[in-house]
Amino acid sequence: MMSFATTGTTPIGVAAAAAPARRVADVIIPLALDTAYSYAVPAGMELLPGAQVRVPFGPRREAIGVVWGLRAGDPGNLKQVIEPAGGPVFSDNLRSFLDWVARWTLAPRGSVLAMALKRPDEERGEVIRVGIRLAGPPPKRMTPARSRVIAAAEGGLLHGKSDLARAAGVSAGVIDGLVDEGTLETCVMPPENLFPPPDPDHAVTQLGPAQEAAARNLREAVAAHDAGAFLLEGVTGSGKTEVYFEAVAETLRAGRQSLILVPEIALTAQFLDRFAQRFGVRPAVWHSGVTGRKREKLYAGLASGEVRVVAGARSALFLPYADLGLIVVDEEHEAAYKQEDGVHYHARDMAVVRGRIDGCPVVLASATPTIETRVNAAQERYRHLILPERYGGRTLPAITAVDLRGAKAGGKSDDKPEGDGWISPPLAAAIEETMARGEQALIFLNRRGYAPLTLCRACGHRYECPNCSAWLVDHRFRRALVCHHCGHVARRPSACEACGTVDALAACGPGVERIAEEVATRFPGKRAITLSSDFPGGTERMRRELADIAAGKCDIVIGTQLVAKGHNFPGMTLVGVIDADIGLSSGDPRAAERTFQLLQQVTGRAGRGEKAGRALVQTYQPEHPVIAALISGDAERFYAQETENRRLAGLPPFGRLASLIISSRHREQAEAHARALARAAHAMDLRDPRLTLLGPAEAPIILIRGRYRYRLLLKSAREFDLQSFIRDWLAGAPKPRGDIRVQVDIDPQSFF
Ligand SMILES: Nc1ncnc2c1ncn2[C@@H]1O[C@H](COP(=O)(O)OP(=O)(O)OP(=O)(O)O)[C@@H](O)[C@H]1O
Ligand SMILES: [Zn+2]
Repeated sequence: MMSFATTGTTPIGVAAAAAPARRVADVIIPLALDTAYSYAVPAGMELLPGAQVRVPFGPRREAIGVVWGLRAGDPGNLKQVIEPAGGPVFSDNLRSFLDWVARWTLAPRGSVLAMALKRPDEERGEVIRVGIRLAGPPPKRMTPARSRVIAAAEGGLLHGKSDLARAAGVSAGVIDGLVDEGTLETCVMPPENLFPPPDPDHAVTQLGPAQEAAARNLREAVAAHDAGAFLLEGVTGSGKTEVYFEAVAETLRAGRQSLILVPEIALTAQFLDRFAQRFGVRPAVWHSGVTGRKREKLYAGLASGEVRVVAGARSALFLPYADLGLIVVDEEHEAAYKQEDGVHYHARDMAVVRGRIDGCPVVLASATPTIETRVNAAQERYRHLILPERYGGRTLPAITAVDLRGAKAGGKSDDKPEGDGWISPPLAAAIEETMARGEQALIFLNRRGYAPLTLCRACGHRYECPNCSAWLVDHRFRRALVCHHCGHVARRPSACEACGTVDALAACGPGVERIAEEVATRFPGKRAITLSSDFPGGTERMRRELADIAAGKCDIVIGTQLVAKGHNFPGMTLVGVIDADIGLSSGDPRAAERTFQLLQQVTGRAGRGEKAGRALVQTYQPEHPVIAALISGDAERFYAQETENRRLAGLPPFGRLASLIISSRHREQAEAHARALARAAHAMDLRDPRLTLLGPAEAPIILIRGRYRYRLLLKSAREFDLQSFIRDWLAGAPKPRGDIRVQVDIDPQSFF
């Protein structure tokens, strides 16, 4: 349609003062469109490249877009920009970055822009915050709840109403009652200071020698505006956080902004508190749930430079920073960094790109880096900083395998769990010992719900999701059978839906809820917490429970993978893994690596405090390279072998992958379109030896949410320009019709 420049465009009206300047704005609209649309800029309208503008769009519609470029030119009969639309200006850097992401992911630029352009809700005016304070004598009728509120309100300070209710563990109604009685009174609170500045010298940590060496490298890179990437690798508990905090401190001293990406921002209260201990205040927090006024204030604070540090989920990469000086990607191996809907991007890789564009260092921190990142470090594309030991001379947990095979299969039969339990005798004994010492144990099983399969003992019927090719998972706490792919919920029936037999349904296999049941009967009187993302109470409840665990308020924790994510539980000395083999046999090329990372992380929760820890890993495959590496502690050998396998197979990072998922409500249509695409590709230069097309094949889970799915996989040499090939291919291939969707995923991380 037109050409445009993304960087270095200048407001042309400034120089051309003599003749009335005729300017054209090329505007991107945050819809699934790649093109920039041209509009005439009315004489006298002040406009900068990157400004948000209201423009006419389509018949009788208006849209808000971003000026991608401004140029002198004949507006001809172009429609005019209606007005500037306020909000942050998208800097040259941010626009370049969005262009880069669009080119890389093959997503339309408008879709990428939509991730960055979230308009604050159209509400105006300052919200008045109501505060509560003690004002009068105690109420005539005292209840435990009331006395908790009064105790929490003591000291004459002003409290937010909901904060006070939470602190006292009561409902807002209890507070209202006390206001009615005159014990408490309401008053208007001053506006909240949302972004107090972190102080780099608030509580400086004395680093150990290895930490200090790593921190020095990072400080220097920050000071030099060095746009390189670092892999900060150190075993669990080695103190990586303290090291990159020093880089944050240096960035603060330089007056620039820092972004810390974390995989699960909703659960990182502990992280935020640690930040506050070091810097005096918590950082600004970003995730998609930050909406309305908070979002508006954050945007404004970022643009003005007032917000100095953001801790956020992957989408924080797209915020309008004024002067980004550092990006940290904590737990860089986490799968949560890959967005798997809409624009398919990997936040870790895009962070490295953003660092290059903004001229700032990018720190990738992990105890279990991905093979991609390790190879980048080995080939010196990234600098490698290593913390070889746990901080303060603490030791890594001793890990042993519990062989679940019977004696006949070469195992020791007495290690098998008894009856219909899942906790083996050695693990049960270890839990007893841990309890006897007053320490904490974690029992890990990476499976939500009570049982992954429900079948009828009378007729063999298995309960399947009506919308997906997947079994329904028994969730006893919710009294329901649930599909983990689409969320379909069915009541747990008493009679089989196929043969009608009553009370013949059997739960097969364990989930965390079932382990929780077993723990309750085996270890009565012990305080147990089960952590699972699907429990009622949501993140609020999980946050509270994670804090309780860290404070030692429970004996046994039963949890899914979310307990493995970077938590620091000082009293935990035992980790038991119920089924270490889950995930090993999936068809995913990263199955072994991922399982190793997860097990290394979860066992790494043991022994982080004063006392040494240990881990017991239940498995049917004690000789599997993943389990063997875990037990021997020889991660290097495992990584070397796994890296070599990837190299031989031409898999990432030695080769490149892209997948296309073709889906439709009609199976034949999805399949036919996938075949048509494959034919179109074969008609191109598939003779190029550097490129292979696999498929079409039915996806391993062929039906999800009522859509049938077929897959094509492109595999190429590393230097091959896959994106250009796909762009040309799809441009020349038949267009999807009807409800057919084609989703391109560059460097796919999931293969189901
Ligand atoms: N220099 C230091 N001085 C005092 N305490 C420290 C220091 N470095 C680390 N620690 C403490 O050691 C523990 C582990 O540190 P940290 O959580 O930073 O490790 P990590 O490498 O990020 O671990 P993981 O990868 O398992 O999340 C924490 O309790 C931390 O406060
Ligand atoms: Zn389903």
